[in-house]
Amino acid sequence: MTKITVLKGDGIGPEIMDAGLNILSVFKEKGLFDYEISEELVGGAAIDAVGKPLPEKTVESCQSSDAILLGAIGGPKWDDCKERPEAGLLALRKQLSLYANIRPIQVSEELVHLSPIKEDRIAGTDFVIVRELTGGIYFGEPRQLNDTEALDTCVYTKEEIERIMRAAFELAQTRRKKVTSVDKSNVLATSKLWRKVAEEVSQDYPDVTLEHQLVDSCAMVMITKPKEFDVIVTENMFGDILSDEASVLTGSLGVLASSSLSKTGIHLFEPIHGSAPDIAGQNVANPLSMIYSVTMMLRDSFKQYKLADMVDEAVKKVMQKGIMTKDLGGNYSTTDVTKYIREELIEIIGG
Ligand SMILES: NC(=O)C1=CN([C@@H]2O[C@H](COP(=O)(O)OP(=O)(O)OC[C@H]3O[C@@H](n4cnc5c(N)ncnc54)[C@H](O)[C@@H]3O)[C@@H](O)[C@H]2O)C=CC1
Ligand SMILES: CC(C)CC(=O)C(=O)O
Ligand SMILES: [Mg+2]
Repeated sequence: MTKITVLKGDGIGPEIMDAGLNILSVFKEKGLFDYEISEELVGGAAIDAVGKPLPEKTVESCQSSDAILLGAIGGPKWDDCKERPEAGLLALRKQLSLYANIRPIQVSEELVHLSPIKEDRIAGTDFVIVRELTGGIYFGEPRQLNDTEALDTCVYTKEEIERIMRAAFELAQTRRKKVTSVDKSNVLATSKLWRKVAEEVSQDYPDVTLEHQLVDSCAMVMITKPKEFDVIVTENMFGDILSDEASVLTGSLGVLASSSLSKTGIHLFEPIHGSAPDIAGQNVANPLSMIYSVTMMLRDSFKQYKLADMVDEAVKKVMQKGIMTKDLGGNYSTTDVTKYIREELIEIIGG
């Protein structure tokens, strides 16, 4: 039986996870896709229950799963903990070797008018950020902090860069065959190596065009000419920052999902946003980021392309009717939007 480990996490994590599972359960009810769920703790919820953000039991469940769904972690309640919720998520990514974080950015017809950026600039935008997820400054050692001085270290090996480059080039081969490698090679040693390895790897993909862009100007082009991009490949922190920026194009951070891929074949799927403590517990969070995370799981882990397409179609129909959460200018609740998507999905399956 297919096993999915579910990590709801903190803040809006449980609310949007319930939405994602609600939609997935339609396929089980209709006999189209069977699975069992193992729910485990991560982040602040795990700190509260067992005193640490990544219990061994959670890791064991993930390691014996076919896929993992994660809501979000973190929140002000745990800001002063010795080991914060974020440390649990980083450790999970490292322990499961989830090295390639795939963040698709598409501006859909239904939402194009909701972006603060002019429509003619962003209509038709369709690119993917391939973010390296298990290296760089978020994992750097040594790391030190005292009252007068702080130190973070950024390390990248050739192997790590080559691995993420290959993921980006292979993805580009299935798309418009262009890779934009983003770095800060005018300043950073890690970026100089990044650019050199990108050039080397590109030799194995002659059908794909490689261009390089410095991260600061990339941030600007992403807003002014986002249609220029096909696949962006970048290191951990740059990818983290650029993808939140890219969410502005789509109308809301609440519509973006991601896959974190591992060579082990056990992949993790999660929204790109955090636990949104400012709206947690109010039933107003946009469930689309989690519902799209479920569709990414259906495609990347289970090759259930038709089922994923059906969910996309159901979401599209609901958006076309203007049934949206507050972040997109609507006044529907998380549970209402989910209910309408569920109803559309049942109709699509039936028809
Ligand atoms: N993968 C994860 O679990 C991540 C966790 N975090 C953690 O989340 C906590 C909060 O961080 P923030 O900087 O506030 O970032 P955030 O991404 O949680 O929220 C930023 C803004 O976007 C809004 N937002 C996010 N998701 C939304 C949704 N689905 N629907 C509607 N609005 C949404 C929030 O209300 C907030 O105004 C921190 O503890 C942070 O470390 C941050 C990023 C990723
Ligand atoms: C919470 C952090 C560890 C990471 C983050 O912001 C992200 O993965 O988007
Ligand atoms: Mg982030």
